[in-house]
Amino acid sequence: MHHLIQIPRCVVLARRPISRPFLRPRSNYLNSTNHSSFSMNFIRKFFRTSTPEEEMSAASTKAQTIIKENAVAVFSKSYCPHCQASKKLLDDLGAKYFAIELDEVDDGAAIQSALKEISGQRTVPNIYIGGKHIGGNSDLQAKKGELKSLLQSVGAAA
Ligand SMILES: N[C@@H](CCC(=O)N[C@@H](CS)C(=O)NCC(=O)O)C(=O)O
Repeated sequence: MHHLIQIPRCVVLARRPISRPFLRPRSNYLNSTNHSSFSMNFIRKFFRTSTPEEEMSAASTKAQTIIKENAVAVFSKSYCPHCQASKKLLDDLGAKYFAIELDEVDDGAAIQSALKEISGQRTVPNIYIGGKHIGGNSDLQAKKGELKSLLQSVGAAA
């Protein structure tokens, strides 16, 4: 009967890899900080601390920074034909410009509202050259004759 209680070698070997990986993730989970950053992200997502006023203020600051830090700033929407016409005119003149597509960023609606406060204009494109409000596409097209030298004067074209 001796052979009946013998555990086959393959069973002994198979047991080790099964039990070890099982213990490793559990102890890593308890010791690591991964679970705490996951919890913090969860809390941040579901208990947002910023108010609508704070979001508007941040959007206003962002819009003003974009206007100040770029020789040419175009607040645009990716599907807007007027915006495409403005960007094409600037491209044709070889201008360097910063464009933000308000329909593609999370704070786009807030930035659009902030622009209404800043310039009185809510539609896109909303164009600034050298920090000055130009207006929309029709305003930019109307400046065609003087646009190249205006772009050169702010360092946006050679
Ligand atoms: N006359 C304006 C027309 C601009 C316009 O109508 N833009 C549309 C988008 S194509 C707009 O801003 N619609 C309101 C919105 O998207 O919130 C111009 O030349 O820029």
